[in-house]
Amino acid sequence: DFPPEDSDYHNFTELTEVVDRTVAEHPDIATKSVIGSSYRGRDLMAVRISSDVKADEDKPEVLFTHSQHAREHLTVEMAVYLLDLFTEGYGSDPRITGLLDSRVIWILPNVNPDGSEYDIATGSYRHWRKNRQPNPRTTAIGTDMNRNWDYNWGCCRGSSGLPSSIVYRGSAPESAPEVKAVADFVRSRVVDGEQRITTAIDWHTYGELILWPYGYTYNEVEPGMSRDEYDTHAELGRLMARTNGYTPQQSSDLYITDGTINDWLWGEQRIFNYTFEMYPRSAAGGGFYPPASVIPRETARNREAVLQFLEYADCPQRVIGKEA
Ligand SMILES: NS(=O)(=O)N[C@@H](CCC(=O)O)C(=O)O
Ligand SMILES: [Zn+2]
Repeated sequence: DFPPEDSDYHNFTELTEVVDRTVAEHPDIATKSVIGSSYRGRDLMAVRISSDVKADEDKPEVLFTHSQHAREHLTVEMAVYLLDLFTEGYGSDPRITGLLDSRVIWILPNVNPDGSEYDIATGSYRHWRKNRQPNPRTTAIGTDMNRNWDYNWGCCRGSSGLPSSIVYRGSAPESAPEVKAVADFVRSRVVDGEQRITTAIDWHTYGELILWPYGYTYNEVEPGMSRDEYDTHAELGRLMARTNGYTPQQSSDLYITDGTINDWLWGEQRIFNYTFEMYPRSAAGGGFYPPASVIPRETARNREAVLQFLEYADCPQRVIGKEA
């Protein structure tokens, strides 16, 4: 479990309890499904929040994924914050009510539960990043989920082929069961040939950044990314950054990555999407393990960015004055 001074962080059992309680208390707008299992058999949960809890009307859908990287525990607290924001806001906050009436929100609060639990299993942090899937012919454990997505996988020296590396891309795209389960879930949202999910945020720590694709290249315009599509990503990223003080930039401005969720969500699924690197800005702020005392401030810090993001979900290009 977390060290005593960090007990406000949710371990996987506590997260599951929060999800189950939230859904039980708001059956009119929230449902939970299990979209797969981690390597060691933990549930990969998806919470659907919308006012049309029964029907499956053709509304824009927004995806939030959390905790691809095990040690980035503040991202699970961000999921807990969003669950509360939306369920408590419906019916009391007109802005949130309007969003839940016109959109579907999916929150996947922990897509790497084995890694998260391994990181805290001894009561002191292990700085673990990957999943806990063994690799053949070596004792080195784990795949970096955020290098295992099936778009330009391993293309560009943005990952490693060495199982011992913390950026090990896996043996093949989607070789990580957790990545395959989430990718299958996203593909399942293609209804009558149309991907219902229009926008997504993948939550990470740290660095206080808002990142958009592509990560595999320094180029802005590439096959599959037109000038308008790039400008839409950049302008919406800058808009959100003005609300939370994060630094907006293309993923590759940080460093070249390949096989990331960002590149796959856009390159394969045409979903406008971002990586949010949360607090702190630097190691001095606590690195991957900021004190639990920052949780309320650093989750609420993203409230306005998330609400504006949801407001553009029906037509992200509106942010550059264009229709789709
Ligand atoms: N959260 S993190 O691992 O420090 N940074 C992310 C950045 C993701 C990206 O550049 O798309 C990563 O390297 O996967
Ligand atoms: Zn990360």
